[in-house]
Amino acid sequence: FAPTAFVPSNLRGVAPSASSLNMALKEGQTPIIIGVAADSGCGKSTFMRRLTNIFGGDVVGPLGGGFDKGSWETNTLVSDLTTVICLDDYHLNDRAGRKVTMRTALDPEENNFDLMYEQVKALKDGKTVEKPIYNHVNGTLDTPETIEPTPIIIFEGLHPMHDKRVLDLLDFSLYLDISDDVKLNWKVQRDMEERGHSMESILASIEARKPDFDAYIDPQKQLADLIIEVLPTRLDQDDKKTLRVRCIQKEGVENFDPCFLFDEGSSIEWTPAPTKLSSPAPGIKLAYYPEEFFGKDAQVLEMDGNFDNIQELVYVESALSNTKTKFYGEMTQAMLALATAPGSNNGTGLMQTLAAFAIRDIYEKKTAAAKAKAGVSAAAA
Ligand SMILES: Nc1ncnc2c1ncn2[C@@H]1O[C@H](COP(=O)(O)OP(=O)(O)OP(=O)(O)O)[C@@H](O)[C@H]1O
Ligand SMILES: O=C(CO)[C@H](O)[C@H](O)COP(=O)(O)O
Repeated sequence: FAPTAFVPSNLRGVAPSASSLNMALKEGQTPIIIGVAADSGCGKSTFMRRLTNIFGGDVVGPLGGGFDKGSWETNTLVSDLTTVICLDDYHLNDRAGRKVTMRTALDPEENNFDLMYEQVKALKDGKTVEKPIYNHVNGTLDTPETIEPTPIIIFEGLHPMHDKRVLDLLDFSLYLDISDDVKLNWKVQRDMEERGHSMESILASIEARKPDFDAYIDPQKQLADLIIEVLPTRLDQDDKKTLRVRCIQKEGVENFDPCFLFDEGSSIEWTPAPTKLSSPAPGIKLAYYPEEFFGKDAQVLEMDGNFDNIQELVYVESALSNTKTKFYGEMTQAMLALATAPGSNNGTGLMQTLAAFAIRDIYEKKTAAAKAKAGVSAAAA
């Protein structure tokens, strides 16, 4: 092993072109369905940007800036290959209705799981659906929009794994597990600094949601195939900003081989050479180890700390295996492509990028298997 800190020339390329990825849904092709669960403000939209960036293709929508749900037209993002559907669209009542029921949107009673199941199933069967829209600007349920299936459909939101019928339709599931302290920091940054909310109102909103979050959202992490856990650093206990990020990868998941550092099955702690991966105080450390996660075997890849220069990540990339990249440097290139997105200098961006490559790999494996099956049937006919 001889890690290098140079940036290969192929790093200056762009994300795979649409045509290299087998674009539109072909006759008889089954879309793959991905579930991404997390509380509000936990980085789902940022993750979706990393994911759609890796899949490439032309983004057809959001039909009005739906990434941060600041749009009243749609919460749905569409590219040639992917559709990202926000599960808030399946809220049963509008905001005024929830004032009457006195339930939060996190309560399953406030979500229409029958319709969610029906529509996930229809899309998986290659059918078009008329999906409701929850308008976050006005708090109303707006006129439904037509969603046509694309090869990859991502359901992101509060409850993609809550209903067993929906869970069973997912080809892969992820949970973004943001610890309370970090969640508060992110909320303050967005809602106080960017949206002008007061600290009191942010704390009150977190407190009000907490019982339902604990009861209905958090338990989904036990079911997820991949969990990205974001915690405060362990490198300096007084540092409240630096993050430790653990990517918990379940074993035995169909079409998914966990990414590992240096040597599969080992337990490793690695402090990269500062000359090859420079970092601000309190430094940077990686780790890889097995873990039992809610009774299931998992492999954990961890990064604690920030790095100064995304290009130097190629040094880390050379130490990783099973990244599902197509060429050396592709992971670093994907990070560079979204250099200004939150988490681009730490493990949140890195683990989200690795998760996106894993999803691309699952999609390609499923597509290849379906093609092979169709070929066999055609030959037998
Ligand atoms: N990796 C990160 N590092 C630092 N801050 C982050 C990170 N990811 C997200 N944030 C912060 O959290 C805020 C919410 O992120 P994002 O909009 O991606 O979350 P979300 O889950 O889609 O939220 P919502 O469901 O409320 O729309 C961002 O504005 C940003 O300030
Ligand atoms: O947890 C949430 C998911 O994003 C929102 O709070 C929920 O969708 C209700 O939205 P709003 O507060 O805009 O009425």
